Amino acid sequence: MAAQTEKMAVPTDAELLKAQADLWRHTLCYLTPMALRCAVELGIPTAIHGLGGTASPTDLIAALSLPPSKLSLLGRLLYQLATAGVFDTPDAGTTYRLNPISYLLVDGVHIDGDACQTAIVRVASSRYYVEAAFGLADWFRKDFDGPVPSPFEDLHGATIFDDSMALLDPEMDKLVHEAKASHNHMGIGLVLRQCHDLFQGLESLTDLCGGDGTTARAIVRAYPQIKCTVLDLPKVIDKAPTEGVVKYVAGDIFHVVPPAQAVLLKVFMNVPSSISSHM
Ligand SMILES: C[S@@+](CC[C@H](N)C(=O)[O-])C[C@H]1O[C@@H](n2cnc3c(N)ncnc32)[C@H](O)[C@@H]1O
Repeated sequence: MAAQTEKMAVPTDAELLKAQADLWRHTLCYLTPMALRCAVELGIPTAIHGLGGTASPTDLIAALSLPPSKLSLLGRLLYQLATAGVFDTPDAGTTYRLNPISYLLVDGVHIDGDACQTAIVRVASSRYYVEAAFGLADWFRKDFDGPVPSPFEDLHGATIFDDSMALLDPEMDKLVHEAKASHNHMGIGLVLRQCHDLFQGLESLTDLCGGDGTTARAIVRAYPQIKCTVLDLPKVIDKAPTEGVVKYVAGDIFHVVPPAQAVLLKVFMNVPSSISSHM
């Protein structure tokens, strides 16, 4: 029997006004990541840092050698980003101050290593992702024989963290690996300090798709009693350091999972659609 559907009541005027405002907000919110990308490309966080941590739009026009005719528009960009929480503006648009988010976008910022996260912003807002998102409706309409590729793979014929990306665009592939490295540099040290109870009492751990073992080595340094195994594809394990701190196993996660008390799965995206549809 067909499910009983409840008829939707006509929205009130107040609801419609709010809905219209929300619709504008949802439609235009893509401008925030684009403004963030623009700030990274112009080097605004690094320039504010160089100016002592606080700067006015006029200071930035001079520091970045931008045309003075762009002063008010730069002010709008900064205000948009302050509204999104990327900068603080203690005086409502007169000056802009670095906060923890923009601090992570300063070139050379050091936390447990080079922790600057600009590569992540550049990758995530790159034309590869934006174009794939642009074609989402076409991708939904399209039927595929066999496994369904992601919109990214369908459009570009490549997958990030894969040799196919290096063949398609070596520069982009380099940036993707920089993004992964910068995530690792600041990621695991902070997690170990903030969540130290998480690993307490653990004797063995397998880091699935653990790459070159950066995360596993940091865990063993903090908790020497944990026997850590890293599983990754042979092409990655072949290049992993052989320092004896962690054990490396070459294999495919969908065929082998080295046994341990716990497994770690961090930043793994290549889940075949046949599996992800059951996740
Ligand atoms: C984004 S990297 C993340 C690496 C690491 N976990 C980290 O957080 O830096 C994804 C890793 O998954 C690995 N990988 C992809 N498919 C895999 C598979 N089927 N079996 C094992 N590893 C795989 C890749 O080689 C790559 O090292």
